[in-house]
Amino acid sequence: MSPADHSPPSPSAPSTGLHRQTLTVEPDWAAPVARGPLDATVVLPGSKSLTNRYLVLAALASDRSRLRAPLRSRDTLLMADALRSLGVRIDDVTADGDTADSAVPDWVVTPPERLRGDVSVDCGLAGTVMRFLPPVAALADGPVRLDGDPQARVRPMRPVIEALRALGVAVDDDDGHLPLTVSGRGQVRGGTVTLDASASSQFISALLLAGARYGEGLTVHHAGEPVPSEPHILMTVETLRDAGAIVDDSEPNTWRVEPSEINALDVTVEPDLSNAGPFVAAALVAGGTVRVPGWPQHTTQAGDLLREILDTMGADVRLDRTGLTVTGSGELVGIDIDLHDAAELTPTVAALAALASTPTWIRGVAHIRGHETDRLAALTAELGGLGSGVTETADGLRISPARLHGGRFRSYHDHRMATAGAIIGLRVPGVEVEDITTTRKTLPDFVGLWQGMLDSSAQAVLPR
Ligand SMILES: O=C(O)C1=C[C@@H](OP(=O)(O)O)[C@@H](O)[C@H](O)C1
Ligand SMILES: C=C(OP(=O)(O)O)C(=O)O
Repeated sequence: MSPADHSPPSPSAPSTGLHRQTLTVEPDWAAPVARGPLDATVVLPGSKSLTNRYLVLAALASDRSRLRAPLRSRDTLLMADALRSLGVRIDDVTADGDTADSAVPDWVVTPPERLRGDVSVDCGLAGTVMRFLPPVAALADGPVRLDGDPQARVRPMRPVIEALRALGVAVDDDDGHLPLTVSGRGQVRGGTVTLDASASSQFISALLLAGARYGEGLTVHHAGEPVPSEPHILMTVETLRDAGAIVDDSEPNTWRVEPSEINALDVTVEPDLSNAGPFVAAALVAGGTVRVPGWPQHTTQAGDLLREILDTMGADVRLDRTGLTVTGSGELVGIDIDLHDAAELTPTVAALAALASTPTWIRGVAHIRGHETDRLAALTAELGGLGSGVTETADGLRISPARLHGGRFRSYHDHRMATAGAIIGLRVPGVEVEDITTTRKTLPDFVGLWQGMLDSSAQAVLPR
């Protein structure tokens, strides 16, 4: 992997403000109904999970990195800003050969000699920012204060806080939640920690990402109910290996990262497959075809499970070198599925299930009560509010076929709730989604992409 070349920052470098939480009250968004079968190609921006891992690794690396096609959404801009306040330089650089206007700029990341302390960081509502940064902050020269949106202050943080304390890092917290202050001392000795990561895989990813830079490296043991979202831990392990770190994940529930330098990265970020979910789901709901170029043939993204889910629910799903093609007839059936490994797909699958002709049972996702909102309660309330036969269980949802009607679909500051409302609205007239701009958490322009999908399909069927 070669260090990135150093082109001058592009004029588009200043922040877009996309990541500042808006305080204005937005009118509800009238979800468009599909007027016929779809025929669309949807180009999705980069993966949130990969972009934020690469940013952290690049910040800890021994040389300058280049991230090509990174996601620029609220969660990743917050990560970039947080790392900038720690002294990392992150410049927008247009991809070779492209003009500043046409290209999504790459990020060139220049790590500082030492991470700066005595700074404050806004985590927004981003799990990856609030969990990944404390172990990095422990390496800074002074205190790092972390806070976020009001809803962020109830998301679980205790396991990562206590793991840092066990490693000798002082952390001041609010009873296991944000706001918190990590007292960085410039270095961490490392060693072995045991934690319960049943509430989020992100606790383990967080410790591993910084662990290679701890004096003795880090061994992380999980003890408790099974860890959710395991593909995300594999993603962490693979990105660390891409950066030259030595990681042993051969034992269940134990991960060991050896102390080492982190090499500079030169990587192209894959499209975000979980964000692709509502778009490929649309082919099943409206009928017709949706194509997602660049869908990887091999990936650690949990969203790849969508291929199996959509196939089971009635779509024809084809993956080839150009990407993914999903074709539906407009008829869809329910599914019995344990989503423990791909929990972030729950809102999309639940929305599909509400439109299916046979029952669905989603299991294994109790921990999503600690996501952006309590997603099981929110989905029960909002799908139920549109007439769906939905019941909340201890660890999931049961959804029976029912005739849905229009109404308000609240989003709870949760991007995936908002997109679930959009999916239902494709078929059910009169669905009004509250706060559609909350989708900016992981997609800078959901409405534009969604409308573009419908408009290009309409053009495809209209006579010219
Ligand atoms: O590490 C990551 O990038 C993520 C891990 C998962 O979190 P949980 O383990 O809390 O489900 C996932 O749901 C989230 O969207 C992103
Ligand atoms: C759970 C999610 O996000 P976060 O990274 O904030 O945990 C999600 O995007 O579905």
